[in-house]
Amino acid sequence: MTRSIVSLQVGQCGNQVGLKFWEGISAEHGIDVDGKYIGDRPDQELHRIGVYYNESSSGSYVPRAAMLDLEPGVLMAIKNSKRGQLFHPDNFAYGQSGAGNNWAKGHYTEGAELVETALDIIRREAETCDVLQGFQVTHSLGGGTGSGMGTLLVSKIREEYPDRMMCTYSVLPSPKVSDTVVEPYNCTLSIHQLIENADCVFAIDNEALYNICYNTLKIEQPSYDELNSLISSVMSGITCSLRFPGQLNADLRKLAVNLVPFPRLHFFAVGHAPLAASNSAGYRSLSVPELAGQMFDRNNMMAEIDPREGRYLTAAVYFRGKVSTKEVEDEMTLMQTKNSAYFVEWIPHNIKTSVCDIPAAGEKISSAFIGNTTAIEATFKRFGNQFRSMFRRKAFLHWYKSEGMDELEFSEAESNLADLVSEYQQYGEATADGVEGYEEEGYENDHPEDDEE
Ligand SMILES: Nc1nc2c(ncn2[C@@H]2O[C@H](COP(=O)(O)OP(=O)(O)OP(=O)(O)O)[C@@H](O)[C@H]2O)c(=O)[nH]1
Ligand SMILES: [Mg+2]
Repeated sequence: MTRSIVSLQVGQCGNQVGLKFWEGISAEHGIDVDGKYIGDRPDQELHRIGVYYNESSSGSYVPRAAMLDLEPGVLMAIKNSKRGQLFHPDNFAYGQSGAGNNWAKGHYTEGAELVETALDIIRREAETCDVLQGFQVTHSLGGGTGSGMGTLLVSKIREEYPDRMMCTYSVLPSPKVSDTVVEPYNCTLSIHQLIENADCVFAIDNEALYNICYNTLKIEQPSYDELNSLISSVMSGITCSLRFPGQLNADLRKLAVNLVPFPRLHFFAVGHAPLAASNSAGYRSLSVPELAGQMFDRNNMMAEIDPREGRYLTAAVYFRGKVSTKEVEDEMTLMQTKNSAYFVEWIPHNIKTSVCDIPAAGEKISSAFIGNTTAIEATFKRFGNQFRSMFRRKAFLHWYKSEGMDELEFSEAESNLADLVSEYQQYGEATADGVEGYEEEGYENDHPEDDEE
């Protein structure tokens, strides 16, 4: 029985990233540009193909994806691309005018008009699943559509499928990549929604992607295509245990259960090793310790944070290719022992490791990383500060008010984000003895020595 995922891509970034994701995983599953299977290891490649694809009556594999935008441009480009035939033509839905970088248009006006059409596509896809495990969304948080309408969809889906998992790949804005002034507003309003309505948010920061391209890959002026190749490689790595036979984190719920110790703290930093520019990977061979070292290096993370400024609550690592499970486990134990100061000691065994034999395209061995680190608060602080400096003067607010938004929602978003920052800080500083400022309700004291203070 396949537990399937319905995928949604919303707005320009969401659709461009989504397309790269489908390119990447189609290559790994032996699916060609028209959806035909051309692989040579069906036992591996097709065994769990139903997680992400529907099989059509003609035997081709169709991504279980909804392509949504408030303007036609990017969706037309996908339809006219060489993969245009891969996607179901009925699963494209678009408006005409765009949300013009205005979250309120995406969430309350233009987006609300398209949302029923979008939900119809999603329901239709959900109904074809034997068992639906959940949803994945790709979108940016800086624009109007992916952020505003994307989070509207997330909340509508939560209402309709309250017991299914909701994971988002959310691209955070950076002035190095885009110069839209209202991005801190859109981003903060979105995070406010994602705190409440998502189970797992993979926070992918354009600032970090830009720095990886510039510093590590030596790309002077990174294009979206190059940034998106990085995202696609990490998405492949993270989802490989959902898509191929294996054991650990084999569905979204297990992934969330292992990674999320507190319901609001579900924003993850992700990384991939080795890093490679698009199409230039070639076949390299690295060792497990090299990959592990790279993966935990701050310069490899797709979040602009220094993990040493916080602590890992939990982490998951995925190795791919011909590696020995024993070597991987030993390496991770060593890594955790050496860096024990950066892992909270009150969650024992907080790194989950998994190995998938099927290598990533273009790599003999590779690895992907998900970290639930309290250091992510730096990212939220960055947006909080940018938000505050404009909101204090009520700059640009009229654009949102003219779509019917109330200032109160801005204040609520601001304080929800500030609360999130302080929760991360508190857990980052918490010791096994107790959490500063937290009541330990219902705590069964089976460690009498903890009681001494
Ligand atoms: N990594 C990455 N970032 C992107 C891409 N396209 C846009 N962005 C970023 O996304 C933000 C803008 O959001 P878009 O996705 O273009 O906006 P949208 O969702 O289409 O919404 P509107 O166009 O405002 O209606 C900015 O921060 C951009 O830097 C992309 O393909 N890759
Ligand atoms: Mg757009």
